[in-house]
Amino acid sequence: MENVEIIENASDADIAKWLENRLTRTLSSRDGPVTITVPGGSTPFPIIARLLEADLDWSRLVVWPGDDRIVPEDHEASNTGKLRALFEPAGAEVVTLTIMEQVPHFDLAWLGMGADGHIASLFPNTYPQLEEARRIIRLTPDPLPPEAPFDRISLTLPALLDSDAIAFVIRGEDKRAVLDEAVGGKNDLPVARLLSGAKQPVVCFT
Ligand SMILES: O=C(O)[C@H](O)[C@@H](O)[C@H](O)[C@H](O)COP(=O)(O)O
Repeated sequence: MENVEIIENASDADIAKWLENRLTRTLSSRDGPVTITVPGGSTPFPIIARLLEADLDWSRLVVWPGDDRIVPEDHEASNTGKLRALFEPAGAEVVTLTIMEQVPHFDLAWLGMGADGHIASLFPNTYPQLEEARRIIRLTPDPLPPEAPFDRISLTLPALLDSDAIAFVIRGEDKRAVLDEAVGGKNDLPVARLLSGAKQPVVCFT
């Protein structure tokens, strides 16, 4: 896949600088809001904390969680709660995912990946489709991930693909092997399905 670039051994600071540069370019290219979707889990939050040290017009940033666990925002498992605590003090808007939301085009779709090849909350047993008509879905992972055993709400493949660029942060040898298989078309996991539909640049920080 010639549109996929892998950047190895990227530190949180390297990734935050890449994000800062990309947001700076987008903010200076036009007026109005800049809209991105960001992952949950654990990896992104230290990166976001570094990113927020940058001197950007955060009031123009609209942040969509790529997915969340169906828990109150003050629950330790809430992605949205963590994103709100980080971005809102800087002046950015954090959207609450509901199936009623009109999902916009994203200037950047930033994703993580599980060792099972899931992205957002699109787990392998959900068989996510590129032709999915819905942009946001609620689902019950099966099996429930032990680290976050909750029902989910998630953007779908078409929603994530409606973006100018895709960025992954995928760390660990086991996950790298899954990514390499997906890039090589050797598995049909959710990450592979997303990559198969991506025409935009995809950067994978490992
Ligand atoms: O709600 C979630 O858990 C995430 O959105 C999920 O898709 C995450 O990105 C991966 O599980 C990787 O998580 P880590 O990068 O923290 O391992």
